[in-house]
Amino acid sequence: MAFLGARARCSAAAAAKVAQRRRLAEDARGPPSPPGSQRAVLYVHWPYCEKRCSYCNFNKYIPRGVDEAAVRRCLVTEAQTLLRLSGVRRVESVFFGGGTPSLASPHTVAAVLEAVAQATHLPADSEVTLEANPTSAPGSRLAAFKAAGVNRLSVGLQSLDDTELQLLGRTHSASDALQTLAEARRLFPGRVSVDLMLGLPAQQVGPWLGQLRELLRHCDDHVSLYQLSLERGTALFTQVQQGTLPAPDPELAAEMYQEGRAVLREAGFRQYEVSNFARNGALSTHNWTYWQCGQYLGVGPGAHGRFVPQGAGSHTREARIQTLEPDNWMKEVMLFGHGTRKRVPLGELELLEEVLAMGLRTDVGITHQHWQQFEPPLTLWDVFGTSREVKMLLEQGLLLLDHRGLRCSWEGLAVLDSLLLDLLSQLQDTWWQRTPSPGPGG
Ligand SMILES: C[S@@+](CC[C@H](N)C(=O)[O-])C[C@H]1O[C@@H](n2cnc3c(N)ncnc32)[C@H](O)[C@@H]1O
Ligand SMILES: C[S@@+](CC[C@H](N)C(=O)[O-])C[C@H]1O[C@@H](n2cnc3c(N)ncnc32)[C@H](O)[C@@H]1O
Ligand code: SF4
Repeated sequence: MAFLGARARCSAAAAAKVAQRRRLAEDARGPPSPPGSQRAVLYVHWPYCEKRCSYCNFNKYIPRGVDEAAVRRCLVTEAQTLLRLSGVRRVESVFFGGGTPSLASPHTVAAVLEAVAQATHLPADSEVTLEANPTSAPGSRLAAFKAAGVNRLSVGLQSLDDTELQLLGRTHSASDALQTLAEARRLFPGRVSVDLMLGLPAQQVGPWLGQLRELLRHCDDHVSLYQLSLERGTALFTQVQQGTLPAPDPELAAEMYQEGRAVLREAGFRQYEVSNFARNGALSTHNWTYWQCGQYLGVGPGAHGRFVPQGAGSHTREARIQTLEPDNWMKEVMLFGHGTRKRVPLGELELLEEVLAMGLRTDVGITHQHWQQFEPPLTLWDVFGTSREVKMLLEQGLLLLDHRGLRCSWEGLAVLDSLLLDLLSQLQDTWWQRTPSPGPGG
């Protein structure tokens, strides 16, 4: 059975993977500036956690002690530097992720927001999200984050089964999670998201659907479903390899996902992206920007960004990654004003690959207008209109190509990863046929 693939990952990481897929020499002029180059969203990475969860390989550290004032100064400095470098005039959302940003002090969150508002226009209604891990006493801290300027919470609930939470190495119980969720909804009505994982070792479809139904009795207007991705180097990976835990069953995970999305649909949620569901219009602006290939700045250890460094006179969008390890990152920020470790200019084809791979994750897909904003020499019809493979996908009802643009059907969205292989290679083939490559000797 065709399956979900790497859907569990955040979209910033997905974009980095698409860019890595190909590093080809391109037209020396580079691509034109992408749309909205004076607008961006900003991601801030808080790299510390209380404890290592058994499944997680995100960039996080369990510190003995954190000099928070020093980290705060560095986050502020780096945000100022990158805003200056990007020439961005308007920041449409700020996302504090991690790690566990709810362990940072509200003062740190306020300081970063203040720096952003001073350096650029941060509209009063901009989405400001903080990821919050459930705790047994969520009240006053969440209120302090609200006072600091946060107006959306993403609660990492993961499971409503205490045995599963233990397996995942979480520090909270299901009842802590529900209490945190209730408190979050009281403080941020209509603006609370929850992350629920699926496809855990030994997890069965029926009980998992029971959890989802229970969650629906408590949740707000946004739910993210993440299929467990078993990551090398994590405790869970080792346990599965040593046979002390059964390997997650991809067939069961596919069933959970299919049934789960149907349950959410019945409950009035729109599946606006492969892993994300919203009702009452509660879509995440920040993540939507990733899927639309808008510009984003990444501040903090290991944060990713995608922007045109216009302030430095450039016209080419770059993929940027900050130094991973927090102490090294801080040293670099103190020396240079930022801890950017890697900068990769994105060629025109690479950018279009991202537009395709990210856009198809959403229910609206890629409209002709959206595609044209990236000023490609080829229309969506040029690229996909005559392909035999695409015709088959259209006939199978997995894909739609019409006056609106290119998008997945409900069925197609569930198997996007398997469709993308064909679509990306179709884009590459058409590209190289139409655009003379600057081979040896020109
Ligand atoms: C990187 S965590 C940061 C938020 C917060 N520290 C927490 O744990 O809730 C963001 C989300 O990524 C998801 N996640 C992390 N590792 C994952 C994995 N290996 N497979 C699937 N989802 C994962 C979890 O659902 C988590 O809520
Ligand atoms: C997996 S997503 C979960 C989002 C949540 N479900 C929501 O709707 O708001 C968030 C995680 O992705 C990662 N992430 C997001 N944007 C990032 C960026 N620009 N650079 C690095 N990591 C990023 C962070 O680890 C963050 O905790
Ligand atoms: S899942 Fe969240 S809390 Fe757990 S280690 Fe990863 S970042 Fe930290």
